[in-house]
Amino acid sequence: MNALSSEPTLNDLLTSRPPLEVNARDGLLFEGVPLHVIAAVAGTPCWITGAGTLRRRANALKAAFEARNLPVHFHFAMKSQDHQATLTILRECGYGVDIVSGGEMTRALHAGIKPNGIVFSGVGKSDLELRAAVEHGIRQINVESVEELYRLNDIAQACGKIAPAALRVNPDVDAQTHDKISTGRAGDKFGIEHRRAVKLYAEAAALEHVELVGLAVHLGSQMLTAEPFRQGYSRLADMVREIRALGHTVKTVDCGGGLGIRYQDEIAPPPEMLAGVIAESLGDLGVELSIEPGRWLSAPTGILLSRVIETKAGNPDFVVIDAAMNDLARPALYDSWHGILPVAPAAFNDALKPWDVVGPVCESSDIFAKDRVLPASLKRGDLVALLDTGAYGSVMSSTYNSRPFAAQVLVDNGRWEIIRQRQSVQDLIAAETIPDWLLPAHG
Ligand SMILES: Cc1ncc(COP(=O)(O)O)c(C=O)c1O
Ligand SMILES: N[C@@H](CCCC[NH3+])C(=O)O
Repeated sequence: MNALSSEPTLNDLLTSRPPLEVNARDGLLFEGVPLHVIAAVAGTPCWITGAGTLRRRANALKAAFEARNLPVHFHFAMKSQDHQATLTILRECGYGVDIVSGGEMTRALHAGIKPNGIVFSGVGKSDLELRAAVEHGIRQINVESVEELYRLNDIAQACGKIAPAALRVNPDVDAQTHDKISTGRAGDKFGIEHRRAVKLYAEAAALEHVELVGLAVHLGSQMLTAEPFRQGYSRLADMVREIRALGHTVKTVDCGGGLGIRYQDEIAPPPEMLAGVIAESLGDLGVELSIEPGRWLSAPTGILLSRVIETKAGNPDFVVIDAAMNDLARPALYDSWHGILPVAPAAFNDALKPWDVVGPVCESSDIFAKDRVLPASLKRGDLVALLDTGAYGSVMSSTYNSRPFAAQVLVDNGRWEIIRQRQSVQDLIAAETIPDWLLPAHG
């Protein structure tokens, strides 16, 4: 702990994140690459993804289930990080994807994910998106309403196909996480109310162009305790038994994502907890199981690298950095906490003081950290690294305040490359047109 606050120290942050290290010449390195080198070439702000870290986590998650002898399909929730390089790495680790839009389906197919490795969840799938899913023959469409089920049947009929579908159930379980990332409580917009789902499943068996393969659930995100998982999965297990008792087939259960990580000082459960709960709740049903992890895989693989534009003395003292809420929206949206480390070698031995770390966007909520204990010596031009920004980071960026999308870099155990060029303001302007009648030359 910090002498000046109850938050983790710089050293705590550093030592609990193994791909990060400091050396006396280069300061902070990520997977062996000095961050100051990346900043000099790619500029700031800049997203950095650690390929080695992603592979390690992907394999560790699989190992947790293998240790239980529990065969599971792994579908990465690509809404958390959707770069082609990320998808390629995970494909090579044997992962499919969970998608929420036609755009994500196109990205996944482009990265070589086979249709059989794609599951489509989402509360508002357009006709076009459903048609594309049916035409491509993806593994499973998780239907979120009665209306969607009948619409899917019509669309599949028009395509001359039979669509494999699961009912996404809203089990009315409180995921005990942030209100804005809870998805499985009664009244949340996601899924079909569990009391209606069994009856609907039976009704849907009569549909000619939908094959109901099973049930799906996703309770929420950044979940840190076993109990809500247990409640949600036991509810699903009961439903599977009821549906079977009515004479219908249930082949698959999709357990969703939600496993949380340590951002600050949370006690985050290991993936073995999730494997254990799934094994105990659903392991003896003889169904094909799948999970849809996003954050657990991708959050710790990411850094947002930023440069100090100015320090502003006052009460409080501000550090204004060149990343902002348009880049990383999570602190402004959910008051989320991200570790911040200096990059310069000397900074790790400096005296410390509290700073408010803010971005340049014209919103009072453009604050990354309040009273954050960082080197007192921070000054214009210094680099800082915002940690655990690999999930729901770059994918949630906007161009608010005409701030173009930041560059992206992949580091891979000593190697690195720019994997998305920084967008320019000219790119933004080029996508806009002015109607003729607004131009002075107009008739
Ligand atoms: C249907 C579905 N599956 C999986 C996920 C991934 O969640 P997480 O990133 O918390 O693992 C989400 C996002 O919350 C989701 O909506
Ligand atoms: N965007 C949220 C997670 C939402 C998960 C999708 N349902 C976050 O950054 O924590």
